[in-house]
Amino acid sequence: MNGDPFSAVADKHSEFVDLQGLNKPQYEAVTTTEGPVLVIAGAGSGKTRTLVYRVAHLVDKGVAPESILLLTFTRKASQEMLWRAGRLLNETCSRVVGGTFHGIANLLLRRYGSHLGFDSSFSIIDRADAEGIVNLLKSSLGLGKKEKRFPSKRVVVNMISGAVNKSMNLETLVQEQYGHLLDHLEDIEKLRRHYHDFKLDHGLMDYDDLLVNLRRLLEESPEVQQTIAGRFSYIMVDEYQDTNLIQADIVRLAANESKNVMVVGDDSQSIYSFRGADFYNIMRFPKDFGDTRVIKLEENYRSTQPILSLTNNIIENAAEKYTKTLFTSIEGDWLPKLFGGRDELEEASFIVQTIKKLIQQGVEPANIAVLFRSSFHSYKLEIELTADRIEYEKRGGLKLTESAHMKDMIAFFRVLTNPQDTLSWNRILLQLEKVGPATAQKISNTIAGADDVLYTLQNYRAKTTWKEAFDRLVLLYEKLLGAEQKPGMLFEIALHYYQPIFERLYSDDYPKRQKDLDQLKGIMEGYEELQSFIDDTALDPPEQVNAEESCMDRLVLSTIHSAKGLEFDAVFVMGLADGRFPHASASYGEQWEEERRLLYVAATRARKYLYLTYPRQLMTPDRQFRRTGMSPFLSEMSGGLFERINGTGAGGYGQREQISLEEALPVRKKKTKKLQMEDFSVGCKVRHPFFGTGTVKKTSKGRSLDIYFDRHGLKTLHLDYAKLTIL
Ligand SMILES: Nc1ncnc2c1ncn2[C@@H]1O[C@H](COP(=O)(O)OP(=O)(O)OP(=O)(O)O)[C@@H](O)[C@H]1O
Repeated sequence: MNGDPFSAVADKHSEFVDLQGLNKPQYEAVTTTEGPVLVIAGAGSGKTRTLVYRVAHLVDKGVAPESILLLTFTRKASQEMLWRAGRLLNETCSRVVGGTFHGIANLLLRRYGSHLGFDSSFSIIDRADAEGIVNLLKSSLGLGKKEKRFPSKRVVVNMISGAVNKSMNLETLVQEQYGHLLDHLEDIEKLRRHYHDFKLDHGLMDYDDLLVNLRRLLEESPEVQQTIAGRFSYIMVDEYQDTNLIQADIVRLAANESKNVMVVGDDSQSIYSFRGADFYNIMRFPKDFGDTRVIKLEENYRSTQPILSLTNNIIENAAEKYTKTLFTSIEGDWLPKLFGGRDELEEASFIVQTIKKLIQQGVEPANIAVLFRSSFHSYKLEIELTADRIEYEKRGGLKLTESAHMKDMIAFFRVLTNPQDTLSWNRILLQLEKVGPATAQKISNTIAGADDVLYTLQNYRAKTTWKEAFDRLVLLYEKLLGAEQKPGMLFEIALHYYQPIFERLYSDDYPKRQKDLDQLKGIMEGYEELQSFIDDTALDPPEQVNAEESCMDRLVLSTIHSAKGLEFDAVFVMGLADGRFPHASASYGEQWEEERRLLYVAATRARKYLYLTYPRQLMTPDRQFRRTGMSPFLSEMSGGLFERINGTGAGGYGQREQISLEEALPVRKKKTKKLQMEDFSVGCKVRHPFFGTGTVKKTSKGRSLDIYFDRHGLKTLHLDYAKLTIL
C-alpha cells in the first residue's frame, strides 16, 4: 500500500460489498462514514450509485439498518436505492429508514407530535384541499366580495406557502412578489390566521405544516430531539440542492448528536426554488457543520463527450455555481442536433419521424424520451404520435388523486382515520341529493364538536327530503367502522355505496373515470394498513396512468421536473423557443437562472443522442401566430457543439425533407476508407454535415473542391477538413 486512500479498495474495507466498482472520489464518499460530508456531484457522476453503496457499506460494517436514515426527493427513489443496496449486500438493507422529508416528518409527528399538543390521528391535506379551505374562509369572512381584484384562492395559498417555504414574513413576500396586491395585505394576513386555526381545530396538516412542526418538535422538545438524533446515527440526504431552509434546519437538528451526515447535491440541477428550495443550502453546509469533508464527483458516466461538452457549455453561463468540471471517457462523434421547425406542427413531425428511425435502428422505445417545460407543450406531439400509432407513456401530468371522483372515494377512508376531518365530511355530504352547501356545512360543524361522530350522525335530525340518502350514508359509515378490514376490503364496501352516486354525479363521462377507481382498488389492495395508504396518497400521489396500458416498453413523454434523476439513450428537449423557455414571465436574475438549470437537467438525461428543438412560430393565447426565435440559452451556446437542421418551412416535417432527417440520425459506424481527390468528379453528389447535400462543380490540383449546396450556395472546401460523404 502506498498511503493513497484509494488503494485501500484492495483491502476490502467491506466484508461482502465489493467496492471495486467505484471511482476514487465515489469510494471516498462511501467510506468516509464518520463526520459531515458534502458531496458535490455533477450530472451523471454516480450520486445514486454512491448512496446505494454507502448504505450497503454501512450495514456491512455492522451499523444497525434501523439507525440509518436516507432522505430522498421521492419515495420511489429511496425504495429503489434500498432495493439496490439489498442486491449488493442482503435484504437487511430494506430495514433502513428511507423516504422523503415529508414522509419522515409524518411518521415522527404521529409518534411524537403529542409533545406539541397534536393528536396522532391528524389528516394531511393536499394543495386542492388547502385552496378549498381558503375559499370557504374567504367567503365566510366576507373577503373580496365587492373587490374584484382580491387574489384568488390559488394565489392566497401560494403566498401563505411561499412565506413558509422561503422563511420570509408574509408582508415582505407580498411586497417583493405581489406588489400589486399590497392593498389587500391586511385581509390576506387575516385569512392566513383563520386558515391556521381551521387546520388546528380540525386536526389537519398541510405539507408545509409537516416540515414546520417537525422542526418545532426538534427545537422545542429537547427530549424528542435527543431521541431522534440518538436513533439515527447515520443520515444521508439526496438532492440537497432542492431542500429549503426548514429542511436544512431539520438535518442540522437531527444530526447534531453523531454529526455523521452526508448530503449529496448538484447546485447546477437546482430546479425547485419556485417552491422555496434554496440552493445556497449546499454552500452553507460546511458552515453549519464544522470540519466538513467536501468531495466532488466530476466523472460523468452517462453521456458521450459531444453531449457533455454541450451541457457543460449551457451551465458555464450560469451566474453562480460551485466550480466543477465534468469529464467523460465515453467517446462518440455524433454531435447533438438543433432543429428549428416552422411551427409546432413541424417541430412535432420532426420528432416523430426521428423517433421512428431511431426505433428502426434498434433503440428501444423506452430508451427514448421527449422532455418539455410544461405538460401542455406536448399537445401537438401527442396528436402526431397517435396518428402514427406510436405508443407513449406521459409523466408529470395530473396526479391520480387530484380528480374529483377520486377525492370523493378517498374522503370515505379519510373520515375513518380522522373522524374530525370535516373537509372530507363536507365532500361526502355534498354527494347526497337535496343536500346543499349550507346543510353540508351545518352537519360538518356538528361533527366537528362531537365526541362520538357515529352517534352524532345516527341521531342527527335529517329533513325528509334527504333522510333516506342520509341514512344510507350513516349505515355505510357504521359498516366501515365495524369492518376492521384491510384497505382492499374497505374499498369494496365503499364502492358498493358510491357506485350509483358516482354514475349520477358524472353521468357524462363516468365510464372513462371508472378505470381510475379500478386503479385505486389495485393500489389499496397493496396496503396492509389504512393510515399508510392515506398518508402515501396525500404525500406522494401516484400518477394517472391507465393500468392495463402501462407497460415498460413505451416511448416516454415527460415534464423535465418529472425526468429528474433518469437517463435515456435518446433525448429530445422540445419547445426551446424564446418566450417559452425561459418562460416569458421569468425575470432576469434568479428565475432566469433556474430556467437555465432546468434546460441543463433536461439535456444531461441523454446518453447517446440529444435533440434540441423549437418552433419558429407560436400560437398566442388569443389564437394569433407570433414569430419567435430560439431560446436565448441556445443562441448563447458556442458554435461547433451542435449541428443545425432546418425545417422545410412548409409544415409537416418528414414527408418533404428526407435528407435533413437522415442527417439527424445516428449514422451506423461503418469502416470507411479515407476519401481521396480521385473519388470526386464534377457532378458527383456529396453530403456535408452542416451544409447538407451538394454537387461538385470543380476539383483542383490541391485538395480543395468547389461544391454547390442546395441551401447554402457555392462553397470551396478542403477535403481533409470538410467531412464529406459521397452519396
Ligand atoms: N464508477 C462507475 N463506473 C461505471 N459506471 C458508473 C459509475 N458510477 C456511475 N456509473 C453509471 O453512470 C450513470 C449515472 O449514474 P447515476 O444515475 O448514479 O448518476 P447521478 O449522479 O445520480 O445523475 P443525475 O444527477 O444526473 O441524475 C449510471 O448509469 C451509473 O450506473
